[in-house]
Amino acid sequence: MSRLTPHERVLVALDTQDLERAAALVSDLRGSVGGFKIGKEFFTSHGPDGVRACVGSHPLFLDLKYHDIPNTVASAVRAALHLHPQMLNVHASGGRAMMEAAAEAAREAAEDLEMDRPLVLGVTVLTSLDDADLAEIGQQGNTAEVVVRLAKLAKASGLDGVVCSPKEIAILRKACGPDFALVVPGIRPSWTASGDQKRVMTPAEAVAAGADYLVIGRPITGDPDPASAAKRIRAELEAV
Ligand SMILES: O=c1ccn([C@@H]2O[C@H](COP(=O)(O)O)[C@@H](O)[C@H]2O)c(=O)[nH]1
Repeated sequence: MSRLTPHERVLVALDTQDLERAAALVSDLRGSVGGFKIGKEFFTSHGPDGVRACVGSHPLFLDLKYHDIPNTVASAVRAALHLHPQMLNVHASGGRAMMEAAAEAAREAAEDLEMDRPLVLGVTVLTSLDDADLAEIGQQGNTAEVVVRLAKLAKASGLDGVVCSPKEIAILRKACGPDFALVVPGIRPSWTASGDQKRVMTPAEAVAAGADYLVIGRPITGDPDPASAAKRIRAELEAV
């Protein structure tokens, strides 16, 4: 990936049902972060029109984590491109045919809409899971092994990168190379609590390990002064 500036790396998760609050966060933060991530909570509440109203022309990561049969996922990806996202994602565990269909749909729709093709990412293992959780759902191998296996499959299926935890960045850089995008949630500055995230690192640790983009929600949006939290994170990244 081309070299990103500290502020371009940070994508803020707008996890809220409150449209006005999301719009206020965008207005507060737009100068100090690289873009905004819309996930299931906001999208289920406000749909595509809410996304347009709130995020406007700022870089958008549409984090809807599609996981369905190839035809359904391809159609959803085509529909998603009307929002002109910079990146979107599917679950890598949806399999090769599904990921190939998603990548092809993104290529075709971008051409039809005469826009830049978004990065299509595979979600590997959610950052809220650890080895014990994977064993419980019957996955073979520890988190690092499963993440590498899914990331290699995502790459072979034509995806541009993966969503992974910071703990797997170094191993994925070796396995998938320098140009494979690593988009990383599970980011916790030293002054914040982990909450439901189990595989975490600080922003500086994640970038030093080789992350491209950092997805950060509550450490910024839950701070009494979100703009100041974003600035503290940016300062931390400038020192890497
Ligand atoms: O493995 C994953 C995939 C996606 N997410 C999303 O990232 C943000 C993280 O928010 P925090 O408040 O910083 O924990 C959230 O929207 C998740 O849906 C993830 O955390 N882990």
